[in-house]
Amino acid sequence: MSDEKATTTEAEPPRERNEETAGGATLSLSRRRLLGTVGAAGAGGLALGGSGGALAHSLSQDRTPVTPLASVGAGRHSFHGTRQPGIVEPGQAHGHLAAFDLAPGAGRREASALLRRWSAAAARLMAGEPVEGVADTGIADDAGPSSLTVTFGFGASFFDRTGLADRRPAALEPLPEFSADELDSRRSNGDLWVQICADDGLVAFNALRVLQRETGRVARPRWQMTGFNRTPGATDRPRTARNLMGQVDGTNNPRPEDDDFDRHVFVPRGGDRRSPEWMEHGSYAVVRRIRMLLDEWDEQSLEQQERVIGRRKSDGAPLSGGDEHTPLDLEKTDARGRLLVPFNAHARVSAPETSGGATMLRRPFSYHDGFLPDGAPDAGLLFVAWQADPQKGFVPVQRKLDRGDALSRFIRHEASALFAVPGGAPEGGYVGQPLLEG
Ligand SMILES: C=CC1=C(C)c2cc3[nH]c(cc4nc(cc5[nH]c(cc1n2)c(C)c5CCC(=O)O)C(CCC(=O)O)=C4C)c(C)c3C=C
Ligand SMILES: [Fe+2]
Repeated sequence: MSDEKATTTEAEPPRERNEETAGGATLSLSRRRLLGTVGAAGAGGLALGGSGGALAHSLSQDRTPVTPLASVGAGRHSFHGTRQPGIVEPGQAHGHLAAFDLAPGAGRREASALLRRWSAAAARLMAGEPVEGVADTGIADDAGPSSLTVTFGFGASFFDRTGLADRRPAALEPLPEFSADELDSRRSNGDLWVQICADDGLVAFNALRVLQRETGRVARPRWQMTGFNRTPGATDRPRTARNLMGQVDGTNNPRPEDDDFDRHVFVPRGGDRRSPEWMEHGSYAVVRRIRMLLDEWDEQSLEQQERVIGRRKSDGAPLSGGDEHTPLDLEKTDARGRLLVPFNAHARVSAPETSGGATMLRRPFSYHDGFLPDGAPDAGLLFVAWQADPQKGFVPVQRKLDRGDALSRFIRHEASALFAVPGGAPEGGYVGQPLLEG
């Protein structure tokens, strides 16, 4: 297992348990437990008579962590560890990405205190425990941890604001401009970044709200984006997610069990040429808000859509044949000599084989923020890509896509950010401590 941090999930991994739920076994167990609980409450209510209201009141006051009925609520990851959570775990159903800027007058000392408060709050939230003090308003009180992960990162501007410019990693150099960029600066970049992911929408929102309240006067929200994915257990078996264009998206992601996964995704122990030691076991997150022109996309025939990606829409199999996980055959032609995976197909242009081995771990969310004035959905992909160095992951691939990707006609890059995500915090420590106190 490449993830060195302790990741605890009760009894069985949530997806396995959800799979069972769809098959019936766990469902009937859950129903029995549910009925049992309702029955007990009902009996208790009868016996308690008029005191039922008082009991409910005292329960809501003592904030005892709940034992969730279902596997979705029970999924739990650990905040503390060598690496931060939210990178290698299976993608959750709900996500919030938020950037904050330090307030005028706030510097290294205030940032350090904020990261300490944030880390302490994140550890409790991820354990399914309420956060002490005024920050936690109880939005998630009835739910378990629901596989919550909270991840913190630093933007390039953070280092200037805190007098730490000489400790900024070379790998955090600004992303180059791409010809297709239509970036909104107000929704790009930021001093601090928080990624919140959970399988329950209230748990995810509660974490966002707590962390926002914990900023006090030290930092202000810069931008925030909300995304979603398929809910675990919604499918007959664990399946790769689909995006809002209907494509199976994530098939050729590197896997934690691959020999070179750590090298591609995480900064090695001690750092490297472009990442200082305080970044060891950390990673770099490229965040892009990419709107999909869904009305134009939906007008394309199935064959046209499949040729844009180079894979079948139904199951994600390459157009060169096989099933979803068959490697693309980039040379294979049809009887007329036409490449089966077209020369500008997204899967061909983004493949490591055609980009000098450039590799990243994609962990995106879909988003839908209502409709634009012309009636088109304001929807697309909150693209989050993880790598040990953006110059060996996102940048070379996006340079190629920018020049010749058939998908470009149907998408717009609207916002962009790059964050240095340090290694995880040990018990009693906080994320970024080696930078801020080193
Ligand atoms: C610069 C990096 C990438 C951007 C930006 C990007 C946007 C984007 N991608 C899809 C849909 C699919 N992408 C797929 C594969 C794929 N995409 C990238 C990189 C970027 N995509 C890579 C590195 C890969 C893997 C290539 C490989 O190794 O074969 C696929 C195919 C299935 C899969 O492997 O995941 C789809 C589908 C959209 C819709 C999008 C912007 C909105
Ligand atoms: Fe892609």
